[in-house]
Amino acid sequence: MANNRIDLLIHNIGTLITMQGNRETRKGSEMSEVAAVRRGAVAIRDGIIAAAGPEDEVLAQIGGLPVERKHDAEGRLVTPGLIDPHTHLVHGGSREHELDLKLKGVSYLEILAQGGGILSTVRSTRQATEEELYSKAKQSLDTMLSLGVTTAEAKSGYGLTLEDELKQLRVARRLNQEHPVDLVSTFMGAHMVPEEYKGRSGEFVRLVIEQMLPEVKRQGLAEFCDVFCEHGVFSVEESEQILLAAKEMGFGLKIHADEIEPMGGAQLAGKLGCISAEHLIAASDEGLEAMRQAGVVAVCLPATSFNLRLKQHARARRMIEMGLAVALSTDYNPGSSPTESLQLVMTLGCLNLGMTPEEVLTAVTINAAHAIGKADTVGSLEAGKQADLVIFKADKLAYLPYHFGINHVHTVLKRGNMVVSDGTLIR
Ligand SMILES: N=CN[C@@H](CCC(=O)O)C(=O)O
Ligand SMILES: [Zn+2]
Repeated sequence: MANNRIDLLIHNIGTLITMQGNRETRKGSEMSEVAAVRRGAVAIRDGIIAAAGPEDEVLAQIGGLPVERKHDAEGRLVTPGLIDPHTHLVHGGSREHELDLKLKGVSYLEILAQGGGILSTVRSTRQATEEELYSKAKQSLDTMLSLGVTTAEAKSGYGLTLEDELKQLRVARRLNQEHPVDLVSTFMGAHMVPEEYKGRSGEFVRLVIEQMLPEVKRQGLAEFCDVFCEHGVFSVEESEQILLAAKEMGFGLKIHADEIEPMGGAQLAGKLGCISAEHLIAASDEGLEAMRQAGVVAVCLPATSFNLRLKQHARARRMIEMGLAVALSTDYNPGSSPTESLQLVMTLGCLNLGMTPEEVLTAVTINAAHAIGKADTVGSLEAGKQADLVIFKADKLAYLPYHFGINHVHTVLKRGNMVVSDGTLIR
């Protein structure tokens, strides 16, 4: 070891899941390889992992270096910090009034066509001040952190004017600076055609391409661009136009694809080389094959299909059999998925998508990190990466998805700092 001390040694870990190994996305059967060790330890210096693995090996690696602080994990389960790669974190208002409509059988797209759904959140977001958006999103981010999430993606897309989109993105930037959770920003001006452009989607697409994308780029407010490619929202052609323009400006690409109707969004993701495609509930085998060939991460959102009461769920088993890399996410938003709980998503990944606990953990750690372009710094516990980890009140991985609807988190470390202790956020 080159440096002369260890700041923190987490020892007496019952099961340590490191996700060490493959530096690429975990595809197909590799999703079961989680690199679990019994009686592990993690040594941390300057917020970075110095060593992680079996306790005796870690102690041998750190040799006689002075250890400033030790933390006894008391035999608990430790995993990399969870990563939520798809959220609509910053928004105004809530939509509990839609529950009644939903119970009466009105579908998500029908509510949207009637001017509700996303459009109702657009109205609330436009009305909200930046400060109001900040404090609401901060509360959600606190909830995510207390549930074990240490990195998340956050999309705009409820402003739909240049100023309101910038307002959402500025809130995400400020949260990234001030909150322990790292945020990766995505511009999603093409989330919906706003009411004032009804029937003039071509003009709105031009506004997104000619004014919004360049300004977001100029201000450095987002790394990725996303489009909602769906019946009654943006067509495959419009989505391609927007994403191609974004690619030319240097944005990474994401797409909400084949969520409800099989539109060919997955094929488009493959064709354009998107970093990820999201939802995919109705994606065809051809679409999935195009994604596989282009190395697009499939981000499945089982809380959304659950909450929309869909009969169909994303075909994660098929994706894994085909050799795709699958990630899981909350899709946290006020309409289709009003939950911050990635732990609930892990349960739904098992029960509704048929994934194993190992596949599910891969999907919310290393593959989720790849889906947002951050796998070089987070997503696994290995020397050189950020010391982001969760100590769970459990001793086996399967216990997390099995005992559902509660928070299993005991302790969270972010860049080596304890940010949740005994289940409580440290302020
Ligand atoms: N499907 C499009 N966008 C979000 C839902 C947004 C909303 O309903 O407010 C999603 O990913 O599910
Ligand atoms: Zn979404």
